[in-house]
Amino acid sequence: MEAAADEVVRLKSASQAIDHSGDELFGCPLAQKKIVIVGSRDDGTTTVLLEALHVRGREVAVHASFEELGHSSLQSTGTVFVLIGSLCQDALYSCVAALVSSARHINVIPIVEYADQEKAAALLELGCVDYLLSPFSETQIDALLRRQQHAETAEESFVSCSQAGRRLLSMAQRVALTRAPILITGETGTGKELMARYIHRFSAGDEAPFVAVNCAAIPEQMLESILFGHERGAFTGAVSAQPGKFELANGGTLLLDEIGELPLGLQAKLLRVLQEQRVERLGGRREVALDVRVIAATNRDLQQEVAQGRFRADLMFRLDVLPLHISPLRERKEDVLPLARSFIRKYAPLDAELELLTEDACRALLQHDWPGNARELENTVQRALVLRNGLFIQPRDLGLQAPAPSLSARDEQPVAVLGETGKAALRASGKWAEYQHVIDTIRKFDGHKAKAAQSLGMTPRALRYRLNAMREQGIQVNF
Ligand SMILES: Nc1ncnc2c1ncn2[C@@H]1O[C@H](COP(=O)(O)OP(=O)(O)OP(=O)(O)O)[C@@H](O)[C@H]1O
Repeated sequence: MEAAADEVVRLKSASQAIDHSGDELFGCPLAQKKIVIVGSRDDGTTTVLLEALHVRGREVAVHASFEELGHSSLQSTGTVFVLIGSLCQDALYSCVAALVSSARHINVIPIVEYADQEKAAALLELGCVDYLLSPFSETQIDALLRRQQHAETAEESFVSCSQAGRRLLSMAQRVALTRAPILITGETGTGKELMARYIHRFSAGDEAPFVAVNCAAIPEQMLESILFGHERGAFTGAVSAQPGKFELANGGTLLLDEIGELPLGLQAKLLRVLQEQRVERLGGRREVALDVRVIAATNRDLQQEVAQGRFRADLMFRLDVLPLHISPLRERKEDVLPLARSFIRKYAPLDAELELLTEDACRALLQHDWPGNARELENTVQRALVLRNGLFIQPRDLGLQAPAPSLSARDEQPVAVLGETGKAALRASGKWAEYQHVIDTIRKFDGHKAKAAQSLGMTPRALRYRLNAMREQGIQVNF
């Protein structure tokens, strides 16, 4: 106890020392920040962690105690893994609290004994950005590093864990490298605008302008001047000259959302601007040269619109050079839980690293068809965070039906061989419901894996890999 109290005092002095330098690292991407491991344990945890971080190319320093963690090393540090096994609980809280509150730029990640995982919640409340349960595997370290990176870019990151989603992202990264127009199609709420922002950031970076126009939301008579700009006196009420959205997006990206709603008359003008890469304001005589990446988005079938005479074929061909289709959420169920968790991180950042979704909630989310796609899921999660009774989210908080009895209740449990600790670990990692869903789906199709894979939004090969991974984790899968 005395040693622990001593540790607190030493930590306090170390953290006071860095107090005034705390903000220097604000804004430095976490992925590039150095990692410091403080303390050590003789159960091999330190070595495993150190090796895993080295293998992942992270710069790591190890300090035996908080005392060593002085001013200079903290200045160049972004993440501190604290190995806290040697401290008693009270001392642990004091240490972490002092470190968190005095060095805001540091991401403190305590390593908590598996048996102590309830305490992890309290540590998060103190301001730790994450925690690692010991013993841990390399997969958990990967997940943790990913979570950190994700948290940083959460605002505009495009969550995609399903095969369809990953394919889409890699396509998007490739098309982002060109300057040709991109047409993003997909049902409402699938993330078309988010994808456009992703492509913009990927190709032009944060500095260049990103301008979005919703062609359906602007009255037809105003749309022309909003898109192309006007000179003073160009029409009644044009009291001053205004640049259009094309000019405002020069050097960056212009998103023409709901392009299917663009009136036919303006379609001809848009085609001309795209072909010539120049724009002339209404009432103007001077043309402005453009360097704008145009992304059009629609939830309509443009070919059908062309067939019905509502959309110009030549404009469609011009826009459709690089098509990207975002499939509806019901066809990429693997994205549902990662998306739900990303929305929890967005709306309840303080609780975010806990698995707030109960197993029933996960299964209810997976069983729902999400006609409103990611937007409906986002609204549902946001509402559930407000309505929940207590910390965890239940199906009723989501406004969803409690799921049908799980396979485990109907049949012999596929995870029976795991034992209680293994099951708890699976639950904690949030994988339990996903695995259950895979098994339920295969059962639903009477063991027909190709059909199950299609329903799960993955290829039969990916399903085979998934089942192998489940077997490796000790789950009895007899398909
Ligand atoms: N893959 C994703 N990852 C994270 N958030 C997403 C994802 N897809 C959609 N969202 C979120 O869902 C909401 C709706 O997305 P967005 O507005 O981009 O959809 P949209 O397809 O453009 O919709 P609409 O057709 O109605 O204009 C946004 O808040 C967006 O951030």
